[in-house]
Amino acid sequence: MLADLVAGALEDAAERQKSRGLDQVEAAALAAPPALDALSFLAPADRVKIIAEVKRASPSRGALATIADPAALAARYAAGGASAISVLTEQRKFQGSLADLEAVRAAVDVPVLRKDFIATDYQVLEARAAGADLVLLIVAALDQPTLTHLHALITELGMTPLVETHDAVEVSRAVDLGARLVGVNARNLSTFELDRDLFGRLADRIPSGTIKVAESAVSTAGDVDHYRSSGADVVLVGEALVTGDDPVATLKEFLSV
Ligand SMILES: O=P(O)(O)OC[C@@H](O)[C@@H](O)c1c[nH]c2ccccc12
Repeated sequence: MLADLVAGALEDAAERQKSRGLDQVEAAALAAPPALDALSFLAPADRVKIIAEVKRASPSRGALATIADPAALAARYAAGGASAISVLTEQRKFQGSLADLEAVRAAVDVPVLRKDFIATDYQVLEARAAGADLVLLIVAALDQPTLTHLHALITELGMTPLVETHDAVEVSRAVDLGARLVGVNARNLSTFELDRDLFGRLADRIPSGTIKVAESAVSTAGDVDHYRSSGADVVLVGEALVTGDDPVATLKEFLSV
């Protein structure tokens, strides 16, 4: 369940905070090289754009892939034409880490997203200190004051929030924030059910001028085409890339729709 994922991520962050305090992480965040302007990399274009994800496992699918070298995988994603790289940093169910994010950051010139269950300033500062350019905010996991606060903090640090939604109420909450980058996750993070048509049903509620991201459930180029024809500017793909033999070829195929 989403609440358990958030609680676990917060426990892990509290553990890290014992050895690296808030002040230290804040200093590292402020000293890091500036974030890339993710909005320009992801701006709507005459072709679909892809955020390619480094994902070892998930609570719904279990182990997906042995990724010994996340930096090498991310470099292949970039070579295949990915406009940004998503790195799962959640440890318990996704087997990720901030070390993965740091390694990816050093290997590519495109923006890097910290994909985790973010609910505190500490986690946002850690993301920036590790070199993240984008941070995921899951609307369903946060009350509106916290969402507003974290959205502002991410922006102040020069990063771009990717605001993830799963229903019409969440989309209006994202719009109220003034979010420039809004995602619709086909997977319900409480039941793990997939709905490939959800993006198409919600897309019209996202104002023009906002970059629209369709997240999850892409296994074929036909799925990318489906999202694109429903109005997606960007598609976020994980499993299909980590489980296939040739991510460069898969990305090229997906980008040609
Ligand atoms: O592996 P998929 O179905 O291509 O999905 C990727 C990505 O959308 C998914 O990992 C994801 C979307 N939102 C999340 C929030 C937390 C963890 C993971 C996710």
